[in-house]
Amino acid sequence: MAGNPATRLLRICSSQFNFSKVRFLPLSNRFASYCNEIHNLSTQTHHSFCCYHPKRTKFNEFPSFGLDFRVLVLNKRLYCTPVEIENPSVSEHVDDDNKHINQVSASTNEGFSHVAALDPIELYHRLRDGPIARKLGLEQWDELTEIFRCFARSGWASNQALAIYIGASFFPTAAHNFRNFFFKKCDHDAVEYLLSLGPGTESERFLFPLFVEYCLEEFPDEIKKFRSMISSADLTKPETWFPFARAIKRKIIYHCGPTNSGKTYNALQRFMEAKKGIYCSPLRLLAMEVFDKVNSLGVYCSLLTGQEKKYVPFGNHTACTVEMVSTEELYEVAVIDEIQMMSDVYRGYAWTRALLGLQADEIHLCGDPSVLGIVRKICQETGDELIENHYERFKPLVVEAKTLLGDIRNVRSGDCVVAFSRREIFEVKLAIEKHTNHKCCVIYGALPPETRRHQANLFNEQGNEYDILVASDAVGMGLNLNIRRIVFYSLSKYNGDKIVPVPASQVKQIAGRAGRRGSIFPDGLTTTLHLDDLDYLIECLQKPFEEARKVGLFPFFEQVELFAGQIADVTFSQLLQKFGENCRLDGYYFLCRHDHIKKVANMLEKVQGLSLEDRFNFCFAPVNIRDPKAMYHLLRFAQSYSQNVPVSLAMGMPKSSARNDTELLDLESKHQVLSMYLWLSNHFKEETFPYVKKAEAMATDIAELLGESLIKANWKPESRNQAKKGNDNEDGYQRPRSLVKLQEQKRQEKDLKSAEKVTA
Ligand SMILES: Nc1ncnc2c1ncn2[C@@H]1O[C@H](COP(=O)(O)OP(=O)(O)OP(=O)(O)O)[C@@H](O)[C@H]1O
Ligand SMILES: [Mg+2]
Repeated sequence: MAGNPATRLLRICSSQFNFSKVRFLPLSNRFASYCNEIHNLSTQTHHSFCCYHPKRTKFNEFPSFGLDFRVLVLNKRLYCTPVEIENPSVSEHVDDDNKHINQVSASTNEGFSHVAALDPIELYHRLRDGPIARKLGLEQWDELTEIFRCFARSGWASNQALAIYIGASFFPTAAHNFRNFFFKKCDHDAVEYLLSLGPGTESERFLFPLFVEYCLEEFPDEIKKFRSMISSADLTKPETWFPFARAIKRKIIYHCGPTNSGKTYNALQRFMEAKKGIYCSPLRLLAMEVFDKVNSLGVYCSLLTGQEKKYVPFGNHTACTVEMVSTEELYEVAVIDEIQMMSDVYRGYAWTRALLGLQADEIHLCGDPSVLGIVRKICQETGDELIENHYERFKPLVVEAKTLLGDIRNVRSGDCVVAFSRREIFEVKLAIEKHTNHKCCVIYGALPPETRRHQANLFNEQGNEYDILVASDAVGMGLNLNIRRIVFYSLSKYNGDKIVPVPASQVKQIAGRAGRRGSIFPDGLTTTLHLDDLDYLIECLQKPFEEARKVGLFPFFEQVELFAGQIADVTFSQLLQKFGENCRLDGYYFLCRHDHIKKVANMLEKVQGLSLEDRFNFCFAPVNIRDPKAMYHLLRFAQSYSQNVPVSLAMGMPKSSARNDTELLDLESKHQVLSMYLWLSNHFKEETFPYVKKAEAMATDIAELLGESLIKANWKPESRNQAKKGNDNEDGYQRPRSLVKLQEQKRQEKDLKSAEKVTA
C-alpha cells in the first residue's frame, strides 16, 4: 500500500473500522511526525483523534524505542507503540486485532461486556472512585488471580509498558500493585468480563490500558526516574553526534563486490592521488601492508595503530586501524576497508563511527554487499551523496572436487591449510613436516603482526622450502598472499561456547585468499581436507551475501558518564550492564557486545582511585581475558597508574627461542603484555608509561624469537586449556576426521532417537 506508515494506517482505520476515537501511547521523535500527520488527516476524514501521552507534553519530546510502530486495536481504540523494524507490518496487526474486535463484539450480548467498549480512562476512574470490593467466590478469586499472574508475566505487557517509562525491572512491582488495586475494588462488570476472557492475550490487552492509567497516577516518580535514565542512554540518531561531518556534503563511494575484485586497489588509487588521505584497516597487518605499499610507490604515508605510531616526515597520508581513526581531522580522501564489518557484533561500532564521523570530501568504502542497504539509509539520513561501484572477481574461484581425501599428506606447494584453532594449526604443521618434504609457515591470531608478516613473507618468497602456509581465520581479511589453493582442514570452529559450522561469509573471505591478481598464482583453487566437508564448502561459496539488518554502535565515554549521573552505587561493570539494558537505538543499529569489557571492568573494580574515564579507557586495552598472566599485568598496570607511579614492565626478556609449546605460549603471552603496555602508553598520560622504548625493543625481539621458534616448532601443541586430546598416535599417521560430518551424524542420531521415542 502506498504512502507513509501514518497514511497507510489511517487508510486502514478509516476503511475497516468506524472509529470515533484513536488514541496513541507515547512514541518516538520520528513517530511524532506521523502523529502530526494523522492529526492533519483526521480533519480531512472527520475522525476525531485523541492523542495521548503521560506527561501531556508535546509529541516530539518522546523518545523512540524503534523506527516503526505497532498498532493494536483494543476496545475500539487504536494503540500505537514503537517496535523494531522487523516486526509484522501495520496491516497485519490491524487485521489480527480486527479478529479480536469481532470476537469482542460477538460477546456483547452479555450484560457485563459493555466494559470492553468503555473508554479506559473512564473505566479506570470508575474503578478508582468506586466502592470497595464486592466479595468474590473462591473459584472466581482463583481465576482472577491467574489472570493477573499471567499479566504480570506477560512479555508483551512488559514491553509495551516501556512506552510509558515503566522499566522491565519495575514492571513486576507495578503489575503486582495494580493487581492489589483491582482486587480491592473488584468492579462487578470488569471482573465478569475478565472472567469471561480468562487468562491470556485477550485479558492482557483489556487490562493494559487500565494498567497504564494506574501507573501514570501511582508511579510518577518512578516514571520520571526511568525517563531520565532512558534519555541519558540515548543512542538514537547517531548521525547527529558528528556535527562537523554533517556540515560537509560528503561523497561516499561504495566499492562493492566479492574478494579479489580490486575494491581496495581502486580505493587506494584515489587515496594516493589525494593531497591528504586516511586509510582505515580492519587489521594491524593490513594497515602495515598498505603503509609499505604506499610508501614504496613514493607517497609518504604514516602508520597509526593502537600500539604504534610511525610518523613519516612530510607525510600527508596515514594508514591506521579503524579504531584509531580521528573524526576531528579533515581529509580529502578516506578509505574504510572491509565496511561489512559494521555489522560485527564486537567491533562493528568502529566502522559505524568512521562512516558517520569522518570529515572527508570523499569516503571510499570497500566491502561485500551485505551492508549496502544500510549504507544507503545512512547516506539518506546524513545527506551524503552515494555512488555505488559494483565489481566482479577477476577470475572465478575453482573448487577442487577431489579434496585431499582426508590425508594431509596430499598437500602441494602453494597450499594454505586453514584450521580454526591454534592446536590444530600446530598439529597440521607437525603432520606435514613429518610426513612430507614441505615446510610450513604459520599465521594465527595470537602472533604479533610483525611475526605474521615475517611468516607471510617467508611463504610469499619463492625459492625456499617454506611453500605451505598453515593459518587460522586471521588470514581472512584483505591480505594479498601467494596462495594457489586454500584447503579447509575443517569447516567447524569453537565459538566460545560450542563447535559450530564456520559462517558462509567467513568461508568466502578465507577462500578468496587463493589466486590473487598480481600474485604468482592468479588462478585460485579451494578445497577441503575431507570429502565430507566439500558440500558445505560449495554451499557457502554459492550462497549469496546475506543482507545485514543492523550495524553496531557503542557509546562514547561522555554518553556513559551522562548515564552514570543517573544511577548511584553501582560498579562500572553494572553501569555498563544497565546501559545495555536501557539504551535506546534506532531500528538498524545494535549495541555491540561488550562482555570482555565487563570482565576487565570487574577485575579492575578493586583498583581504587581510577576516574570513570580511566576505567572506561582501561577496559578497551587489548587483553586476552582468558590469559590469567595478561589479566594480572593489566591489573598491575592499572594499580600503578591509579597511584600515579610510573608503570613498570616487570618482565624479564626470554633468552632464547621456544623449545616447546609451553615456552611458545609464554612468548606469545609476553608479547601481548608488551603490546598492551604500548597501547596504554598511547591512550594515557605518556609520563606514567616511561618504558615505551624498552617495551618496543622487547616486543621486536620477542617477535623475532617467535619467528625463530615457529621455524623450529615440531612439537605437539598444548592449548591454553588442554581440553581435548589429539587423535594421532605416536608413531604413525592417523587421518583426522571431519567435524562437520561428525556433527551431522550426531544430529541424525539424535533425530532418530527422538523419532523412536515418538513412535514408542
Ligand atoms: N587494476 C589493477 N591493476 C593491477 N593490479 C590490481 C588491479 N586491481 C587489483 N589489483 C591487484 O589484485 C589484488 C586484489 O585486489 P584487491 O586487494 O583490491 O582486492 P579486493 O577486492 O579488495 O579483495 P578483498 O575483498 O579480499 O579485500 C591485489 O594484489 C591488487 O594489487
Ligand atoms: Mg580488499
